[in-house]
Amino acid sequence: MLDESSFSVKYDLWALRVPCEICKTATRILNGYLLDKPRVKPVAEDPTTERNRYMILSERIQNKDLSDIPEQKLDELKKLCEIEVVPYSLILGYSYWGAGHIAHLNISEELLPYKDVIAKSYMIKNQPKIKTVVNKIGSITNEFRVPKFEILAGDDDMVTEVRQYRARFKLDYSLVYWNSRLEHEHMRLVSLFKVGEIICDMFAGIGPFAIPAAQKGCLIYANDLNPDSIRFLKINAEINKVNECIIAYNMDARKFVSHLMTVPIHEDNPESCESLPNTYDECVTKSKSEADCKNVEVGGGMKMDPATSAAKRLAECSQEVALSGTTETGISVSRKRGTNKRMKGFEPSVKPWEHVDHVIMNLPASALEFLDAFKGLIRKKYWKGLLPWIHCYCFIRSSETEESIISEAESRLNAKIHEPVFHRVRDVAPNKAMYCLSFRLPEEACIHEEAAIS
Ligand SMILES: C[S@@+](CC[C@H](N)C(=O)[O-])C[C@H]1O[C@@H](n2cnc3c(N)ncnc32)[C@H](O)[C@@H]1O
Repeated sequence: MLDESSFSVKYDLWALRVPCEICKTATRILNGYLLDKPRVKPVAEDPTTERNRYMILSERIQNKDLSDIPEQKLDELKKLCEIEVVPYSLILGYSYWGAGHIAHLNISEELLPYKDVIAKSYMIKNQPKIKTVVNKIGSITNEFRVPKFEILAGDDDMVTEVRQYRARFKLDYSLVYWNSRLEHEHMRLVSLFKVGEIICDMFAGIGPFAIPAAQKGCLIYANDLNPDSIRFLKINAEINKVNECIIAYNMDARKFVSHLMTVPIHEDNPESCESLPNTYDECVTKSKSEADCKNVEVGGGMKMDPATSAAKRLAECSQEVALSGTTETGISVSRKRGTNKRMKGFEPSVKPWEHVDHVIMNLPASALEFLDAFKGLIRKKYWKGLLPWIHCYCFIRSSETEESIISEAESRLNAKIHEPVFHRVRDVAPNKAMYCLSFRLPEEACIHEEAAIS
């Protein structure tokens, strides 16, 4: 018989006892310092009264005096109510430790001798839902950020489907990056985007930012180096019926922004348009009718944007529809939707070298190093409206500070960042947390020299 009680884990935590009505504001203030566990809410009932709630603090907050939380946050809280700190015990039992149809375990070294028993118990407990139980081996070292797994029980089938809010994602867990713990962050960032905005996702994976942003009515240029991620991104765009709003690329992120935001030579010199070659490694567009822009590499180093050439053809059989919006910067993005089924698609009326609203850089281990990719890309003569917001993910270790991260970002950009905003995403290790650093791209970091002089 399986001893289910041996799976129980008890956490001795601290919680703040606060009046119900300030919960929402307190959650915002304590962002990054509250309990962060999948499927466990950090706000709990107070068993003694309906008027209060417990705000459960992260395991990192070990002292009752709250000295692990910045003073400025505590001061903000004190303005709302008196702070009462109470002990809080959280027990996660046997039923908690299973998820989805693939159960992913990270078995610690001392439990490795029991890995088969543990895997079997998962299968028994969660049948027929769980079909595969895997254990992560070693740390992630490859550039696609995909862990290595050993199959402990069940089928050797790593293709699965997950849901995040309104979106469905199909993926092969052995081939692409996926982390269910980022669900809140995906939604937080997308909630900042407005209908009709243009988004450039440099490290898009299988689309957890791109798909909900497209569902919201944004236009997304999404890129990933991993061909399997792009394959699933396309599948997911189809499944969620947003393939008209996502243009996917499979190349290095640095090359991608350069392709996307550099003014094409034929725009600068329209007479040379017909003879220009297409140098995209791969441009994956919405329909097979555009497949001729894939994998074309003709010498000469000159560029023609396949989105533009495809759009030219699309324009011939399309009509303007209501899919449009006005962005924060006043730039209006309208799309032409095809009336002909085979040629269904859209033509963005604003090109990515004319305007982009947000750039997402979710590769926390090294995204900061890619910030120099914008150098000299933007031509004032063509650009419309404000420069884009950059949302650059990074890790901050206990030996680092927000200031040291900003200074690294500024040195990559070779420009000063004004009004940076840090958002703590989650703890990834006892001394390491994931953050999102957001700021408006400074002019000095991206304006083409010729334009800066004029
Ligand atoms: C941390 S994952 C983030 C994926 C997705 N944005 C998400 O939130 O799930 C980083 C992604 O960057 C991709 N990647 C790594 N190096 C890259 C590069 N040089 N250029 C473009 N993509 C890269 C990986 O394949 C991976 O899918």
